[in-house]
Amino acid sequence: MERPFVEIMDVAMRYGGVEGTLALKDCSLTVGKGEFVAVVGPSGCGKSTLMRLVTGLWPMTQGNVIVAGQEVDRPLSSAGMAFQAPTLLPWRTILANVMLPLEVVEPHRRRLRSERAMYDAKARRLLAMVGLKGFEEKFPYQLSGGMQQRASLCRALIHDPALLMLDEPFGALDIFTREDLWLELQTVCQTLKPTVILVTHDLREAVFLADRVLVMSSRPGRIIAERKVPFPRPRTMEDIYKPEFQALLHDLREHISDARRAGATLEASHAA
Ligand SMILES: Nc1ncnc2c1ncn2[C@@H]1O[C@H](COP(=O)(O)OP(=O)(O)OP(=O)(O)O)[C@@H](O)[C@H]1O
Repeated sequence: MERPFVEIMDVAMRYGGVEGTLALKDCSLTVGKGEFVAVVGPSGCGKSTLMRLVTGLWPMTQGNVIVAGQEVDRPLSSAGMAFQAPTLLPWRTILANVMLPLEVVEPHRRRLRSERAMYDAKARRLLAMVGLKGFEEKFPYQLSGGMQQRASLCRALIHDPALLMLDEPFGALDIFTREDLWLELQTVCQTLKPTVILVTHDLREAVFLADRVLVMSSRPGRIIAERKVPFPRPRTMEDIYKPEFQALLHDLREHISDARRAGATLEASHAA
């Protein structure tokens, strides 16, 4: 059997020393190569913390994270990342923002000068794929929030990352823009086939996009349930209204409600 692309083994994470906040405990999961996994759970359960550990942005307190067979012990610049805020650099054009990872991540960094035209064409192709053709030379302030989020998705993908980490990437957007971007992300993933971990509060988003949905417990977070999403691709917005889709949403919602209740009971017993 092929080794998973991401292996998270018995990870614990405590912020602020021994008396600090225990965000994750006994957290284990694996993600196969090319698989799209969504992580959902109660607010504050440690989802973003998990993303920081997988990308090496924060050292863990205990456990191991292995990506592509390598232990993660420093920031993983090869991963593509997109967060809730698009974080585009205001002084760079959209095209220059999208090309930013190429200036950092090898082997692109070395090749960028001699193969600029090829990379430039690739950035333009990605921008066209998400409906931003014609906006390449604009600056971020000239684009709407949804357009900036599309650009930040292109920036996450420009260096062909084998791993794409998405932390609430569409959280700040209105529902129509969000749904448009689900379709675009689905197309991009079917074309480029990266391994994806998506953190989201939106269960519809999780089920629409993922091959598998993982549910986290209340803090300290660990994986308490997982559901495979059996619906064929490409998925359409109509699929969301089908009974099987709704049943899966309902099932996940129950798990999260249980986790929230268990978390509240635990907090009450600590307070007593
Ligand atoms: N830098 C930090 N220093 C101290 N505590 C932190 C830090 N970052 C997060 N925490 C705490 O760790 C816990 C988990 O936070 P995290 O942001 O990972 O949760 P989350 O599931 O992503 O939350 P949400 O669903 O609200 O976005 C929370 O109690 C939070 O207050």
